[in-house]
Amino acid sequence: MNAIRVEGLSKTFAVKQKASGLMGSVQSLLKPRFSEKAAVRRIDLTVEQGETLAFLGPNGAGKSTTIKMLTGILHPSGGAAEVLGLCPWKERRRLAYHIGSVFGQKSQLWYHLPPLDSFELMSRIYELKRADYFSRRDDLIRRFELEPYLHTPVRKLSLGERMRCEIAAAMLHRPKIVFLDEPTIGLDVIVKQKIRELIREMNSEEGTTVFLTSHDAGDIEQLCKRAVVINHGQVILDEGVERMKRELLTEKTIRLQLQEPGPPFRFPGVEVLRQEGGAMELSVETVTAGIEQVLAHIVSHYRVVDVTIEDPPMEQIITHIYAKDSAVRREEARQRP
Ligand SMILES: Nc1ncnc2c1ncn2[C@@H]1O[C@H](COP(=O)(O)OP(=O)(O)OP(=O)(O)O)[C@@H](O)[C@H]1O
Repeated sequence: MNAIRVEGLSKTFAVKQKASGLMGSVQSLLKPRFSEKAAVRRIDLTVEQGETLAFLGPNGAGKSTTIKMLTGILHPSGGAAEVLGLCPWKERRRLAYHIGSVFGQKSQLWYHLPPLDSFELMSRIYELKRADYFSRRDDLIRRFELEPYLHTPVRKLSLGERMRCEIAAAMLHRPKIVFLDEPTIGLDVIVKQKIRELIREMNSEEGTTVFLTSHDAGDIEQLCKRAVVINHGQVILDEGVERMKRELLTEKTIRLQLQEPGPPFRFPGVEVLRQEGGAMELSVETVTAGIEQVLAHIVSHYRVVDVTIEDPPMEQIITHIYAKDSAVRREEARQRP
């Protein structure tokens, strides 16, 4: 059985138009005018049980709207979807027992309660058997290293501590699918890494299907096997992450702060964008120069105080996809008799 099956899924919002000023407010109150916003346009998608899918796109592409329809929060304007054999917006309550969701920008935990109390409440909502709940809870506390935060109100936790609690809470009822909307947003490198490891573990040990949106290419590379890219509500690419990495994620930027200025940087496949005093910015063509080799070269030649590695922005990846797509279409047209 497919974990998720989507056919022609669409969502159009009616957006109220309002002219500026007091007259505009009065007019929109008495005679409201609406315009249509097509957020998702006829998406087709199939996800197998146990798959790890990255659902990508720039801001406003329609990712959250799609997740909201797949979790039953929103009714679509058209099309059909089945999640674990259920229609999400018609059988939302039944589906809730089998899926988990984490929205990086919005907490699912009770803000004024400590995580332990949220876990307890959730165990009641999901009607978990007491013995199952205790063993699952304790296992998650151990894996996610939550012991020090269990009794602190969620509002007093750091973002990284809270996110670990959020993901643990979403996994409490052993969901078959987790929807993760920007689970690592705003986190530092170490916490991001920990969260990725935990999600990977859940996928490999429990076969949990992962449906992930992220602007962080690191999440995609390290967590997902397949990537679906949407833009303006339409799927523009559906392929393996390995291939995507080879063809689209071929450039990384390394920013360095050195203890003291060093010799001019030279390495095949690396372009020096800036080298001024102790600051250095490098663009790495990863097909030619492996990032590990470049870092090893840096560490052996310079005294590094701070280092960050950035992936190309999503907008740049989308531009590449369109460029590639139109090149393929031109080639097809050229070969047509
Ligand atoms: N409730 C709503 N009413 C009107 N328009 C909406 C509503 N929700 C979303 N939209 C619009 O639909 C489009 C898609 O929004 P959505 O939140 O799904 O994008 P997204 O890909 O998740 O973006 P981001 O990466 O910024 O979170 C946007 O243009 C947005 O303004």
